[in-house]
Amino acid sequence: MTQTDVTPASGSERGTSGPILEVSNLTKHFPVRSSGLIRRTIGQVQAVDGVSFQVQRGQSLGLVGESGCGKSTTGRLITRLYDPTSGSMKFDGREIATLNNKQMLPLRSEIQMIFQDPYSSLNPRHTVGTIVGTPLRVHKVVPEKQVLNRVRELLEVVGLNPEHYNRYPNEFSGGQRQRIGIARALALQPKLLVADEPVSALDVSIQAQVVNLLQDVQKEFGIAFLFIAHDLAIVRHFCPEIAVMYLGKIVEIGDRETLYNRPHHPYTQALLSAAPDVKQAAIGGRRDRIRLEGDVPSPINPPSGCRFRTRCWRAEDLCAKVEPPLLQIGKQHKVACHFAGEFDAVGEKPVPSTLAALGVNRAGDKVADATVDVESLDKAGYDDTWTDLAEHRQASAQVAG
Ligand SMILES: Nc1ncnc2c1ncn2[C@@H]1O[C@H](COP(=O)(O)OP(=O)(O)OP(=O)(O)O)[C@@H](O)[C@H]1O
Repeated sequence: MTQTDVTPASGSERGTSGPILEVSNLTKHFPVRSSGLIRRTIGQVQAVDGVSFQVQRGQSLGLVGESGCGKSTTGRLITRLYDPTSGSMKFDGREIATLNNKQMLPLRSEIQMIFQDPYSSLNPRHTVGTIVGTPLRVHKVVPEKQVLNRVRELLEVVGLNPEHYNRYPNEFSGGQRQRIGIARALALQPKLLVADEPVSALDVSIQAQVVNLLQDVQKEFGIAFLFIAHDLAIVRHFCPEIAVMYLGKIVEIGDRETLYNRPHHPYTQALLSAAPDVKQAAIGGRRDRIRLEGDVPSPINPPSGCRFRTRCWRAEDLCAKVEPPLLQIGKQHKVACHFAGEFDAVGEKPVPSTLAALGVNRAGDKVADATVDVESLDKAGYDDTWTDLAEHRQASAQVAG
């Protein structure tokens, strides 16, 4: 575990400035054990393997990717339902990666989670009043006499009849149950909400209503969101910034406009080509569909170098040998691909754009006396200066050999 600081940050960092959440090099490996009497550890599921990102106050970051890429594990690490294997998570300027349960307790009210399945996440034996009122009681937010009133208010905020507090979850539809989950999450007035596929289990006709509710809630209470989804279309409406995950890593992160209009990573391009595009449909066309070959490799034994290379049409030897860094290539845009920026160089032999930054040649071998600032390549957030791809390609061309 990295060295961490459990004392509250200084006033300038806490409260009003800086990101509400800063995640750096976060890793979660689950042990794989042998069967039999003596259950030895025989491998590790590399569910999350060194992700870095920031969530700004009152803003939302979308986290997308196929099933199994580590989105939920990331959400559960941030809410500390899981302990990280390594890495740092700063919430409101304070390191939370190493806090124990007792130290985490006061912060639990500030980071809440909305779960995917509104059927299994609500206790069927408890009334709505108990479900929404319990966090108020546990954290002693209001005196006992006022709990019921507060529950009624919260039900009203999420568009439910406040008089239904004594009903049970099975008396509600899926969309209504998710509203109960949202009311419960709002009870403690969190600063950050981790919404793990909050509408995936709902009918398409209901999804938009719940997303609209979340949007209203965000505006009204200024809550920051980490919005986890496999559906790029939903994230597009909710999040001004989006991170794309593949096999435990972030492969591209950036502002919505750049990511949707000029995605650089082949995986983002493939995901987008599979998503319905209303604008494109309106002008009578659609994006060319990119069909990815093969299955997602096992996170127990991921491919060397770039994890996407086994399914990538652009991959060459370099990709197997050297992992591409998450390189900042625009004001608010980072991408982890040796061939970033080459998507429109049709017919030309592409030159990798990362060689100069990594100090390697095209065969992936270290170049003598190259200076590489590896730490800056793993940083959360964006720098004021970034890699100009055209310039870098020229520099890379010189080391490409
Ligand atoms: N408790 C656990 N023990 C062992 N492996 C786990 C555990 N939780 C998740 N994994 C594995 O970690 C990887 C990432 O899982 P995760 O649920 O985070 O992915 P996801 O992108 O959220 O997928 P989904 O959308 O299906 O939930 C998967 O290979 C999964 O099997």
